[in-house]
Amino acid sequence: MSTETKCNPDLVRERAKCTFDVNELINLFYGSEKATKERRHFEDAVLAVKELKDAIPEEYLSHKERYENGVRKATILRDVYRDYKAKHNRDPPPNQITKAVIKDISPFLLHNGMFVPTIAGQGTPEQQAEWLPKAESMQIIGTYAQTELGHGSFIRGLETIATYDPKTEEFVLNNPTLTSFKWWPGGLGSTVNHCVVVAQLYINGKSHGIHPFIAQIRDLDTHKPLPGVKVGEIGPKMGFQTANNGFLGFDNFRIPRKNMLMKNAQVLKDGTFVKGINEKLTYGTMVMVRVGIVGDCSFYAALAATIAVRYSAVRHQSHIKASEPEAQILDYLTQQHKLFIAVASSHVYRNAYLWMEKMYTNVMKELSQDKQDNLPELHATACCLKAVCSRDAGSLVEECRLACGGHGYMASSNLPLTYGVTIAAVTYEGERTVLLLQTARYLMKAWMAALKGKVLSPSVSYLLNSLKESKKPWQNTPEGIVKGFQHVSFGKVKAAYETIQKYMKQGKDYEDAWNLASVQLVKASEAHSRAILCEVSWEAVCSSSASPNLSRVLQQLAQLYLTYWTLETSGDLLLYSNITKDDLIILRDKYEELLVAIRPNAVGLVDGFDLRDEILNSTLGSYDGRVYERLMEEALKSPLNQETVNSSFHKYLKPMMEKAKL
Ligand SMILES: CCCCC/C=C\C/C=C\C/C=C\C/C=C\C/C=C\CC/C=C/C(=O)SCCNC(=O)CCNC(=O)[C@H](O)C(C)(C)COP(=O)(O)OP(=O)(O)OC[C@H]1O[C@@H](n2cnc3c(N)ncnc32)[C@H](O)[C@@H]1OP(=O)(O)O
Ligand SMILES: Cc1cc2nc3c(=O)[nH]c(=O)nc-3n(C[C@H](O)[C@H](O)[C@H](O)COP(=O)(O)OP(=O)(O)OC[C@H]3O[C@@H](n4cnc5c(N)ncnc54)[C@H](O)[C@@H]3O)c2cc1C
Repeated sequence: MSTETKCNPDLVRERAKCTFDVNELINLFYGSEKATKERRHFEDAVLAVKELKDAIPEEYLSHKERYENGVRKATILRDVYRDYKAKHNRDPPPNQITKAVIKDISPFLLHNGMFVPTIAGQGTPEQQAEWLPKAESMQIIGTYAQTELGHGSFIRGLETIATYDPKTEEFVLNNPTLTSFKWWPGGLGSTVNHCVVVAQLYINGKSHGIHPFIAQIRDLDTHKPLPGVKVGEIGPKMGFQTANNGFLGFDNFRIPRKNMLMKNAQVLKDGTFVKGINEKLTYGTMVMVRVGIVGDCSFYAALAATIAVRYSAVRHQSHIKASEPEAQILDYLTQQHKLFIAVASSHVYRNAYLWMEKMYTNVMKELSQDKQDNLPELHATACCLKAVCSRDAGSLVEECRLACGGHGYMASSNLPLTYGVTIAAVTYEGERTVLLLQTARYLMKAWMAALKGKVLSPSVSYLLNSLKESKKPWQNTPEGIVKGFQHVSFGKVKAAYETIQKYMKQGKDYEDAWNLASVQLVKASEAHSRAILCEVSWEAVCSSSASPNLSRVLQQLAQLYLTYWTLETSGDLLLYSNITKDDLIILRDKYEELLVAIRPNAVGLVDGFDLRDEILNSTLGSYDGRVYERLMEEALKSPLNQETVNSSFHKYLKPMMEKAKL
């Protein structure tokens, strides 16, 4: 980090006001002092590589140049990772330095994030031995090709076909229609030579559902598409410009039998199909990534909050009191209302991610012992938390951008690009509504079990308690608010269930009744997610090992999250819990007190995310707060400022002006 000496004086004053040890917060957020040290050390190593620095901002490059620059930097970054591993005999620590290097999304994201994990999770030991060393060492580069032009959400409807030919012991891949073309996979456009293709398996004319296959699609030397492969890039998008998303179609393309990933289901040489213990295990990589996305949401909220809070400490505009100098915009309570929820939410998502990671690891261990009982709970929880955190994080990033006024609209603030990347997660890895409806299926089953007095899984056991406790008075404490959100979820689950029953009594079948109740079902899932987020985050701060000074501030942040959402969803609470109008007025006052209490620590709190300037990549958010100098420095990099008079003057403007004289 930069030294305090060159800092904007407002930021120096803000840091002097902080009531806790920022380094303690950093170490707590990232796990330990050792983890912080190792992460920073790795970030230093990456940033020391001169070739990774961009000569001009990415925004001035063409689509093609941006991609090529992305690949160039991704390969250098890959070398740094390899060298680190060779030197330390372990992978680099979790870090976000790719953001400082690629700025947007790495063309290798899908290789590391889904291709390698799918081989590891869906391959037999022999298949892992064949492909993992090559993939991990980047001798082959892959992606995860599932979504098609016609189907993304409903994967049982995928149209890519893999027909087994027992004579040659091969699968024949075909994309018989335009809608069957793979569409979206990252890296597919021009980067990868392999992919996991998810396709419908046919043996002797019989369908056996969707399965993952490994296909080499480009020649390893020439990189030309192999015969029978049609592949290309899908073009510019709202974000993800360097992710290199692509399309792919096969025409009688043959792959050997061993290329079907067969950890779960198998096809024997003679074409016998051996079913796996649970066909949903084929969806395993998606579950893992959904968990990871909750962690990503914490990062994006932290990034946007750091930029907007630092900027708001430096920016002065108007007066709170006419007799005083222009105020720091951070002193306006409305600004605090916009920003502190982003700081608080980043902590909430982080705690939710750590909680989900534990659940994921436990279920994976159980699955390795053929125990599947907790898989439905993992799937349902990963679905709703991914859906709610990604949408909330997108809204928070946008609110931070708006909170920076006109300068937030500048690409150099890095807030527009961050919004584009964050909001994509609402759609990818399972569209929000579709995932919330998956959780709703689970909630309906849990509700039916609750009605029968059965024991419920831990994440939904509050439904049983709420059933018993519905008469208890509201308590205006964090624990009381957590219970309140559980009551809301309980009420919405019950209402959705009863709505389904009502339609069925009217003669509708279950599917139609489900569709008619689905707005309520989605809302029940959202309420369930909110109850989990509130409970998990409050428990995390209460059990944290932080010093009293830090603990006080973390509790304020967690209470801010609880109170913010109480006020945002007060209608639901009035409907489904025993909260009163008076309680809401007390909580409104409490919320304002929390904003005021957090205010002196605002800059310390975002410093506590420890996101260095290169990762923030923002004129507005740097540690030293030299906002105006950086805005001007960046503007001067515009190619239009590299010449005093642009040729368009002579070509168009001057002739127009002269014509106007005639
Ligand atoms: C050591 C711990 C590590 C933890 C992880 C930590 C870190 C992770 C590391 C990295 C990740 C981090 C960041 C991300 C990195 C990279 C990725 C970044 C960008 C990715 C770019 C985007 C990629 C993609 O988008 S890939 C394509 C994704 N596509 C989808 O998500 C499609 C969504 N659709 C579906 O999943 C399914 O179609 C459906 C909606 C679930 C429906 O399926 P269907 O078969 O029709 O089922 P149903 O009939 O509805 O239900 C039947 C039954 O099955 C249950 N079910 C469904 N899915 C699952 C599942 N996955 N697991 C278990 N059970 C499942 C369902 O509930 C139902 O049950 P029921 O009958 O009892 O009710
Ligand atoms: C940036 C980005 C990167 C991606 N990367 C990859 C990748 O690497 N590999 C890959 O395979 N895919 C990738 N995808 C594709 C992504 O997984 C799909 O776009 C996503 O799963 C949503 O599917 P869809 O596009 O078919 O949406 P649709 O399902 O067509 O959704 C459109 C609308 O229909 C609604 N809808 C659909 N079904 C239902 C239902 N059953 N009930 C109620 N409403 C419904 C949705 O809620 C939504 O409002 C990527 C997508 C993006 C945006």
